[in-house]
Amino acid sequence: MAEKITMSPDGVLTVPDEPIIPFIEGDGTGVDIWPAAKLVLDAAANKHGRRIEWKEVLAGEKAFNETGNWLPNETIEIFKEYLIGIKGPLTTPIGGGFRSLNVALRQLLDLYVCLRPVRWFQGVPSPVKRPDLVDMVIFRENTEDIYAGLEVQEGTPEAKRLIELLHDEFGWEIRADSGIGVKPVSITGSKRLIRAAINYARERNRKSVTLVHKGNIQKFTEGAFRQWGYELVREEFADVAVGWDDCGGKPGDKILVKDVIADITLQQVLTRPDEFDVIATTNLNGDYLSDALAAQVGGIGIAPGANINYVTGHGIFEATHGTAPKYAGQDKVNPGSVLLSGVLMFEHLGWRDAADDIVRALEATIADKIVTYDFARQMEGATEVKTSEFAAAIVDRL
Ligand SMILES: NC(=O)C1=CN([C@@H]2O[C@H](COP(=O)(O)OP(=O)(O)OC[C@H]3O[C@@H](n4cnc5c(N)ncnc54)[C@H](OP(=O)(O)O)[C@@H]3O)[C@@H](O)[C@H]2O)C=CC1
Ligand SMILES: O=C(O)CCC(=O)C(=O)O
Ligand SMILES: [Mg+2]
Repeated sequence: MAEKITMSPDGVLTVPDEPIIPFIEGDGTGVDIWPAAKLVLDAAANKHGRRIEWKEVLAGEKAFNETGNWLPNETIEIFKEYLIGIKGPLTTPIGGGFRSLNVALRQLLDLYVCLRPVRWFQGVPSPVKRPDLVDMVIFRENTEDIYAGLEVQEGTPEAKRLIELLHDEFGWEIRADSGIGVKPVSITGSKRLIRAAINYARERNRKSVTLVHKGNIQKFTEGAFRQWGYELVREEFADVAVGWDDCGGKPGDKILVKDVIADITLQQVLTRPDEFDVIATTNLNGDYLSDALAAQVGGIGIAPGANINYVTGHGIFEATHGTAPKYAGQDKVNPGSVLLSGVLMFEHLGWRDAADDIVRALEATIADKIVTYDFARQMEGATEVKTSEFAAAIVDRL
């Protein structure tokens, strides 16, 4: 009988062989990639004597059409109750309209880590010479920074009041025709994110954690993130990790915690990828970095992710990419990102066997040059298949 995943008081997930897992299908290409990913996830779970009872929850256009609400309370309550879920992408309007539902889910469940591993899978086409050197894991702060949604629109009474207040109280000169956004970065938010990154590095024998920030310009937000990171190493991880300045870049057998400014990071991840391992960064930097890095290992069609709160045990797994609306309903795009997000979820649940099987079957499919359009356009002699056919080919190779 299907049961809930629970967490014990000492923070360990208890995962039944037949867990109930809520999912959001997603807008746009969600209708294509979710069923394809589900086919493979079910087949891999079944192979190892397990069965997932999927529980659909609504968000986005489907929720609005059925309930008049873009993100029904019931969806949040179900994610809270069942701990672990997975979702397809959700549309966010640009420049106005409702705020991001993706960000709202992260904030409402306090999913403070956005975990995005970036590695190359054998055979995947890449624009760089040595994609095999790319093996990075991004820990992106997921609840604050400019994603907190603290903005006032140009020309509104609120903007006028804020500009006057900042002038009168702080002496700040801001043009009268400005919109204003606030960027909060806290000790709490930064340290819990960096703590999770160092713990991850420790558990998986990773060599370094790089703090990526724009601290030369934004001193008390990005610069403080860097400073709090080094403080945390001294306060909590002195036995296993050491900051660059405290060891002159020679960490011995400890994890090296170092930092790089965000703009040059975007060059160095391309020119010397082997110097980057685990990366801990603020929200906006992490958003940019994850799409840029995905390009090195085959593109956004194969870029998985997870939003996790390691304290409460809540996690929602999701692709790095968005709804790709121009391809919606065409059975065309790569289901790899949401599928590999499912693989991350299996690993998180302790289902390593099923996770490894999917990765092997995915690599075997790509080795046979059976791929979706995004890989086919970069490969010689490939057979381009539909989303659903790609998933079926993976299942055949499980
Ligand atoms: N977590 C979430 O739910 C996210 C939601 N969004 C939202 O998605 C919407 C669209 O955003 P947009 O900026 O266009 O970014 P998208 O990631 O949706 O699409 C950009 C491009 O990426 C490629 N791509 C995306 N998905 C796939 C896939 N599965 N397989 C292969 N290639 C893929 C396509 O490239 P090509 O044209 O080269 O074929 C596509 O045109 C926005 O509303 C945005 O806010 C964005 C990011 C995350
Ligand atoms: O919420 C959105 O629409 C975009 C979010 C995004 O790009 C991301 O989290 O990577
Ligand atoms: Mg993004």
